[in-house]
Amino acid sequence: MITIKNLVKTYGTGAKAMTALKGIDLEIAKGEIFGIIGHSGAGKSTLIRCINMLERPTSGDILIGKTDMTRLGKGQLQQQRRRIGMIFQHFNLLSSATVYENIAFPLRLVRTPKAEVDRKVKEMLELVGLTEHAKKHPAQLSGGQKQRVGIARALATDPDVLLCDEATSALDPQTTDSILRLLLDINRKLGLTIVLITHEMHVIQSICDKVAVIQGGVIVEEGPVIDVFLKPKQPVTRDFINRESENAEALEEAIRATDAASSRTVKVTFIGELTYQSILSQTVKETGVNFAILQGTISRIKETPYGQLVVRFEGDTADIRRTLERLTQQRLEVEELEA
Ligand SMILES: Nc1ncnc2c1ncn2[C@@H]1O[C@H](COP(=O)(O)OP(=O)(O)OP(=O)(O)O)[C@@H](O)[C@H]1O
Repeated sequence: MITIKNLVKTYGTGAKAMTALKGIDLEIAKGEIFGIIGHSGAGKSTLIRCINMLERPTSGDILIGKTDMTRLGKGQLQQQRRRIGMIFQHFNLLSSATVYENIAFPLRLVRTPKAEVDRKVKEMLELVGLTEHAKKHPAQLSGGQKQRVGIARALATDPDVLLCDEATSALDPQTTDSILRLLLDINRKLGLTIVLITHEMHVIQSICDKVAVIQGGVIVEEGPVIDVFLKPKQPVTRDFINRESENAEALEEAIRATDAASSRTVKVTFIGELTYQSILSQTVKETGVNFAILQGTISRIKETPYGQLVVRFEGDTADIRRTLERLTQQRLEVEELEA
């Protein structure tokens, strides 16, 4: 659906030149929710704005389907942009217009007949749950409702792709979750491809299928969220994940206190239906080792449940080895942690 090839973006020239994107390659499939995460200044906004040419790339290609956006003239570009909706952190609504008029705006721009505008706006109001609020102005709405207007406006022209530029960063956690649920719902109902940028791992974990981690204008890690989240390779990715789990320091201390002669500390990961099975207790019953749980999480990545326990096994060395082998045989992921 979207193919980004060797994308480079340099702002300014000469001594003031600043290269924000240093050769980005990405492949985003139709119907996928694709998240791009990075710290401030990593290049997220530049990247998402290059997808619809709000920012002109310095070099490289951006294909939406088979159309290379970088090679279009002004008229063609305007037409192609209708295939791409966008929502923003600060909503960017017209404050003097009603909710209805805000949603109608992109349709009026392309001279849609009045009856069709009315039909489409009502459909969009219903989709985002704002039918009752059609006559209000943005100032009379909560942040979450404003973003719903933003989503309705972005989808009014039936785009194939929705770009979300930090769409939940200005919202409280509860409202964030309701907007994320709405995006997921729309993705399913309409088969819409969604590309979002964020600095919050929670957003990625809740709704994305794939994630790319950007640092210094380079994609440093990429893949299905479940893989990247449970087995992060890069320090920056670990940093995003650990920030969500506040116990990282306490855990390090517990691992340091482990007596290496009679125990081993491992991270055990259960994915999918294994999460709710009693594999650990059955295994230690068979092998006769003791264990202490140093840290534990049971959560979901999109719809997939997972559990991650840091466990210290204590006992005879051979018995502990046997325990770890058995856990691996039962499809648990076992990673040894060292002090
Ligand atoms: N119009 C511009 N002119 C010059 N430099 C720019 C411009 N826009 C962005 N930059 C620089 O490009 C780099 C990437 O910025 P960008 O806004 O894409 O990062 P970001 O990851 O979205 O950060 P944030 O989360 O803070 O918005 C930064 O160093 C920034 O200062």
